[in-house]
Amino acid sequence: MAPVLDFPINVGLIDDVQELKKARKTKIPNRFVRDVAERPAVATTQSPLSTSIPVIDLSKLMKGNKEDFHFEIMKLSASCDEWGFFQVINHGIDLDLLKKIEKVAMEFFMLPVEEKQKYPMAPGTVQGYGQAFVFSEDQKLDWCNMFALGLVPHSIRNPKLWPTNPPMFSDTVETYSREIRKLCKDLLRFIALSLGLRGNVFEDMFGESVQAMRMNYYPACPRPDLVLGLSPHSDGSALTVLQQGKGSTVGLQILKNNTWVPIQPVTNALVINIGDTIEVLTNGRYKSSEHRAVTHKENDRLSIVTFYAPSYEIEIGPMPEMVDENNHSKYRRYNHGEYSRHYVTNKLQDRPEALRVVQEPINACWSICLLGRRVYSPTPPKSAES
Ligand SMILES: COC(=O)C(/C=C/C1=C(C)CCCC1(C)C)=C/O[C@H]1C=C(C)C(=O)O1
Ligand SMILES: O=C(O)CCC(=O)C(=O)O
Ligand SMILES: [Fe+2]
Repeated sequence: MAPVLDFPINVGLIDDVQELKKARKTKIPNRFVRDVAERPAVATTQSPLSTSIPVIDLSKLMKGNKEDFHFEIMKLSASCDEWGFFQVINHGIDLDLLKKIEKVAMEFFMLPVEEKQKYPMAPGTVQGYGQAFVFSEDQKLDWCNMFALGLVPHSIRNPKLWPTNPPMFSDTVETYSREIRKLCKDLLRFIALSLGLRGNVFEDMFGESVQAMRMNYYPACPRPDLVLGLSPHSDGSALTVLQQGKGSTVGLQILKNNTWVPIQPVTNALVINIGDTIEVLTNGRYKSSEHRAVTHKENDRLSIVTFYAPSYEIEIGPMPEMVDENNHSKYRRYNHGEYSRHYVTNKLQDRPEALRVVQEPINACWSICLLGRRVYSPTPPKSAES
């Protein structure tokens, strides 16, 4: 599904951050300089707040004894309740494959800019090389170069955006995405069990799940205190799998109790986060946490992110098992394809907590539901009709 923008946009000139860095300019262009309230606090030493989110040992869930299994499931449930994030170790994915995907990603980002721009991310779309979610000339930009591809189903692929250089790029992406897909299916099974649900409940519902990948490259920035690597957002997926480049410095931050908590990378672990879809399905029990990325003065950073989501045809709403007289339905039902379209054609930043499930309407087909959350409604709210 290629998102179709039904309004004209002028995004102006989007500077390529790697080129800015090469030019060794010390002054950060204004479009990257955040308003004071948005600027990250930059720690000079390791931040005392820096935290390692709970670490789940997948081997204990896949083949552990009863006691290990039970312990790990409880840990998983607590991580999803408290953080909406966890890291997974002993995930069974060949560590060489993790190295290979990082290698081809870095080789791609290190190509001359003219070569990378052969695969442009057109304004208002999310696949290819560039910056996603930019819709106006005065929007602040992220200190990041992105390369994103739709992977499954095949119909969302744009073959013109698959690089031929580095030569191993496509093969490595195919192998990696197959392995990550298996991991997502396993994780969804354990997430269902952690809620006391049938293990297959999500997979049975999702149809042929949509899978997409985004590589984020954050060059070192001379003024990390002024810019953001990636604007605050929650993911629209069911699950997101994030691989942080080897030797990564802290970059990912999660908003917890109104404070940005830097997440300490764990070697060879994959970071998993709950996306908006699971939040809605679980009627808000497992929340999709707001997160962002910050940059570093000396070190660059790479992240490789997989979004795993239901098929576009699927209707999403709180599962009956998650609703009762004490937990009323907090979300309306909506179509995931509509939601995806809405997600990719709206700004990523500035999404207030109350609007997190779905952002401000373009076509006004969204209405406020219980608890002030805004979700898709096929009937436009009265105030938005005029
Ligand atoms: C830059 O892209 C994203 O941040 C992103 C987009 C993913 C997609 C593609 C690259 C190709 C077409 C499919 C899809 C929209 C999934 C984030 O993905 C989140 C947002 C939604 C919605 C989702 O399901 O995953
Ligand atoms: O690079 C990171 O740590 C965050 C990436 C992210 O949140 C995303 O791509 O959605
Ligand atoms: Fe994200």
